[in-house]
Amino acid sequence: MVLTGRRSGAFIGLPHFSRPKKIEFLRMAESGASKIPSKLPAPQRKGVHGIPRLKPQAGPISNLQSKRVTRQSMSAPDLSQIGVTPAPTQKNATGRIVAAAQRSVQQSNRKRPAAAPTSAVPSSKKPLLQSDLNKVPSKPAAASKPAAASKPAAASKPAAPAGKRKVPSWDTKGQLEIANSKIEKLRQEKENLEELTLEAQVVKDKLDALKNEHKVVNNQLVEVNNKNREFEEEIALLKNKCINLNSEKETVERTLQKLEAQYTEAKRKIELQEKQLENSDNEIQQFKMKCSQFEIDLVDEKDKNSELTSKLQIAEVNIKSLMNELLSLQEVRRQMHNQILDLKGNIRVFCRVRPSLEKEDGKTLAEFNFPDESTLEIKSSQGIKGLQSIYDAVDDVTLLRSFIVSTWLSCLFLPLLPVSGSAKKANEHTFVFDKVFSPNHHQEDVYCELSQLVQSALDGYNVCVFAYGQTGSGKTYTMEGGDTFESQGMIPRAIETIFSTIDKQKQMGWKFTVTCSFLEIYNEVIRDLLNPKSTLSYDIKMIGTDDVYVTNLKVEKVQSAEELMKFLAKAQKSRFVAATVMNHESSRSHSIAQIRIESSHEERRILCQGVLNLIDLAGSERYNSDNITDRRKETCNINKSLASLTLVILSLIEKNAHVPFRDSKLTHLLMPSLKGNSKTLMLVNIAPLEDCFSESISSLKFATRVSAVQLWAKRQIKSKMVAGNKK
Ligand SMILES: Nc1ncnc2c1ncn2[C@@H]1O[C@H](COP(=O)(O)OP(=O)(O)OP(=O)(O)O)[C@@H](O)[C@H]1O
Repeated sequence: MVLTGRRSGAFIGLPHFSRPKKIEFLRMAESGASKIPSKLPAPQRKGVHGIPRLKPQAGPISNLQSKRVTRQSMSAPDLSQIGVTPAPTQKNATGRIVAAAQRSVQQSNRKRPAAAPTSAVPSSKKPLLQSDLNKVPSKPAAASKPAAASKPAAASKPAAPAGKRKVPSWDTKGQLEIANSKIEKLRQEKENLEELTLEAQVVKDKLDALKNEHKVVNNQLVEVNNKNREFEEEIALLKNKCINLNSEKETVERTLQKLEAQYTEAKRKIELQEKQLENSDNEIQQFKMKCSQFEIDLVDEKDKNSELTSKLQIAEVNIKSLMNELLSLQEVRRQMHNQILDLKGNIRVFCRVRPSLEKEDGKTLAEFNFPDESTLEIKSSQGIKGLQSIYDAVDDVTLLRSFIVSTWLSCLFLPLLPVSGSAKKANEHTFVFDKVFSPNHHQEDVYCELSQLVQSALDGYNVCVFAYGQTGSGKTYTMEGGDTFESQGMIPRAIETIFSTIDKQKQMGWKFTVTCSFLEIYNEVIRDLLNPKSTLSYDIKMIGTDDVYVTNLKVEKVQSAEELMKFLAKAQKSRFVAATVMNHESSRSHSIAQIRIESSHEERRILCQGVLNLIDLAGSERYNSDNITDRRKETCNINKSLASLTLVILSLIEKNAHVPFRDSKLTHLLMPSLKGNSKTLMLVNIAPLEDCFSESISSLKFATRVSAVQLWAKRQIKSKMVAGNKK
């Protein structure tokens, strides 16, 4: 086969043949690659915009110069005529020719795979590289070789290169042929040049297009790079987010676990509460049933209530009238109580024999008998010694008493003065009093009798309770008592009675004001026991003709028993004590606790004022020349004031015109409580010792004298009443 086509298909890889040659060429291509000239162009791949992409490797397709095939030289109808179907994407003739050529080459390659190994990759899917563009040669040197190679095939024809054959000058025909062939050659070269120019133009255009495309692609690449960077940043962000989300996820999972635990716990609680609710529901049901029952009952109760209200109103009216009646009755009771006390006597005498003490174990005791609650029998085995025996020997005691009282001897001997008595023998005596308490009697027993006088004080009377007796006979114990409830004395018990009675009477409209003061008279000097360190002077002053007060004395207003007890405790601590033969803690003064009670009833227009004097007298002590000077003076003063008290009482009993109240501080201070409608209780205390026998007899005889007169008066009234009743 001789390729003599005028134009080479360097660009598309097909030589420019005449029609029969083309057909022949294609048949050859179909029949086998071996028959195709080795410099045939490899199938072209399509590039951007239908521009065939040049393969990077050198091959026939890149040999533009050597191929004489142009795009215009082989049209689509030509290809169809030779059985080549143009590629559907080829829009112009060149494209179609290229596609046909590609297909034919591909077919041949399939038969010879080694011939074009790169053609298997579809050109359209391969990216266009800059290197491809660079490798587009305008006229590669290798491309000229196939053209040269085709020449030998043509050399078999007579048109061999003229330069190599020498034509004689005479051979005009030969020279003409040479000239013609040269002309032909020149013409062909000219054509080739023109074609190459055109192709160069086309290539240039395409290069421009490719450059543009390259720019676009570059831009796209930049964009892609930018996007890539963005994507990378985004990926980094997303990775961070992912890490955060993971930690969040872990946190959420932990929270979830906690919540699940809480949920389980809550569920358990809910179940429990549901059970409780169920129980509550049952209870509510029961409660509702009860409520409905209650409602029914309530209606009944309302009816009853209205009935009761009307009854209550009637009762209130009745209570009011009863209250008035009660108050009237109280008034009657008050009068009757005091009448009874009057009948018993305004001056009453109690006698109390104390028990022997542990410290007195082994000492001889006098003999005591208590035939009834008013009688005391006392007997001494040794008899009475000294003065007492003289008194007992003298029949006219009154004469002796008058003599002693009128002289200074009274301060020494008056307490020992016998006034009366039923002395059978010198060592055996019987005494009768309002009440006699044996050593077996308790504080409560004594107070039971005394409490009537406390009631009198609350009713508005002046009351005096004296504890009288020899030192160590039990006066302070009787009045103040011990620390236990059972051993509480008359003063604390009286305080309790006063305030409990006040509380009851307040409910009936009574109002009370209670004040207290505590003082002692020592050696005829007054001391304020609520202000013991005071250096103020305390004098007794008269209020009108009946009442007295002590200057500078502290008078405390009290609201309760507790408050008053505190003042009492303070006063007890402040008392002057000293050791005596009989009592190592002997009270050497007269102590007076004064409680004033003011009561008023507005409705009934009543105002009362009562005074309760609770007096613990200093112990009488026999004058003894062995006494030291201070104690001698003390004893003398005690005995003198006791003698004054005796005289006052005797004067009151005998209703003398003059009562010597002012002879001592004690009688002066007690004046309002000793005269008038006042009530006095003398509590004579006796020590049980044989050694005290003489002192005991002396105290008992004094008390008997007071009691005897009063008893007589009481009897008189009693008998009058009986006589009146008989009438
Ligand atoms: N009834 C009694 N029961 C038990 N002990 C008593 C009783 N009476 C008195 N005592 C005790 O006897 C002792 C002397 O009593 P207390 O101090 O009361 O005598 P007093 O008469 O007040 O003496 P003074 O006049 O010297 O002060 C005290 O230890 C007291 O506790």
